[in-house]
Amino acid sequence: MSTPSQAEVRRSIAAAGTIVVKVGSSSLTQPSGHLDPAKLDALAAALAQVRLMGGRVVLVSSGAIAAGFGPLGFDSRPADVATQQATAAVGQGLLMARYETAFGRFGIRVGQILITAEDTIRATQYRNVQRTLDRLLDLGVVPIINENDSLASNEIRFGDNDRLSALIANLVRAEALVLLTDVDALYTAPPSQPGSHRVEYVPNVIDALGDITVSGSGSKVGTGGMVTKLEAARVAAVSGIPTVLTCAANAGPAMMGDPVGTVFAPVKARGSSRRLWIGFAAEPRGSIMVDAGAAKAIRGGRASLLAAGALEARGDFSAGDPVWIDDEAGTHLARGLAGFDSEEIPQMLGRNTAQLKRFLGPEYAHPLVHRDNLVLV
Ligand SMILES: Nc1ncnc2c1ncn2[C@@H]1O[C@H](COP(=O)(O)OP(=O)(O)O)[C@@H](O)[C@H]1O
Ligand SMILES: N[C@@H](CCC(=O)OP(=O)(O)O)C(=O)O
Repeated sequence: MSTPSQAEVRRSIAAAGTIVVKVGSSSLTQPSGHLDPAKLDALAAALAQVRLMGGRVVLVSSGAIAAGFGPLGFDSRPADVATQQATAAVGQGLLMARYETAFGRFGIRVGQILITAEDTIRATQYRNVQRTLDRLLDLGVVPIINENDSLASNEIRFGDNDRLSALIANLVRAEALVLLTDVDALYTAPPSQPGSHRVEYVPNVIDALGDITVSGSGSKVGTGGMVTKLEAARVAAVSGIPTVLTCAANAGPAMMGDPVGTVFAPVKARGSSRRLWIGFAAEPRGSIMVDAGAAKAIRGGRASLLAAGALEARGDFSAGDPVWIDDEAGTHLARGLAGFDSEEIPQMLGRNTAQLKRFLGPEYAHPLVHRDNLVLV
């Protein structure tokens, strides 16, 4: 794929029929960290313009914890997970009530979807989320998505919504991803550092990462900082989706293709959305080590991982969980969804399909990781 010019990428964003917009906590809050209704109203107005012109708009909104801690009587965002989860349970409802009113002024309905990394990596759940989002968009609704903070397990939560937004863009086959934050663009170094300057265009986010210094969140409420935003832009780019990153006040101009913020060109033509989801959705729960023959077959692409070529399963995982597939040196070859629980695998190791059927039964005569559920890394 040849690299498009900045103007071409901006034009493609302006022409996008389906657009995913992610807004961070820092863009929806006052300096104290409390939710700022005026900022939320301004964002809803900008998105409503796109929706009313026929665009399909998905909003990935953070802000549940920001919306919840004030009403619960806390002075600042809680630090421990249990209180954050309880605060999000209170704040999410308040946040949605604000959005309902804000979009309602334009006659637009909103629908809430809360997602955990855990329940979206399974094929059935993935299709379920996809079908619901497609239907909501067909109905003209603006889906508003957040991580299901109250239920997310600490080990595999997204934590920030940046990566989640890129996965959603992939899932709804969006033509543009818009990341709204509290800085107007990506800078060559954190904006507080003297001499840092705005990056207008990133033709290849994978190559560009080495030239830019990024740090975590600069605000009291944001989570991932620029690190997770670049990761989101990378996931979008390899999904064939352009990204624009800017501040919430620039949302309208950014979606119109005006020269604000930073744009990231897609680096690949669109791939299968489900495979990308497997590749990026969640941290693997364990690994399966394979012998040299299986490693070669996996590296060649299009091969399932058979028990005959597997040497060891590490970690505690269930069928359907993401796992690494490693060679004997421990190098990651691929990520995939395990076909069996980790405790079932030791008895299967090294056995061919006929042996699995004879000794363990026909339900074991299947790949440890099917090729449709496997992505090379
Ligand atoms: N190279 C960089 N360019 C721009 N911002 C950066 C950079 N490195 C770190 N940052 C910080 O990232 C912050 C945005 O991330 P974050 O606070 O997590 O926002 P959000 O709540 O929108 O997700 C900015 O306020 C800025 O301080
Ligand atoms: N899901 C959390 C988002 C956490 C968060 O702060 O994310 P972000 O502001 O996008 O870095 C919430 O709604 O409060």
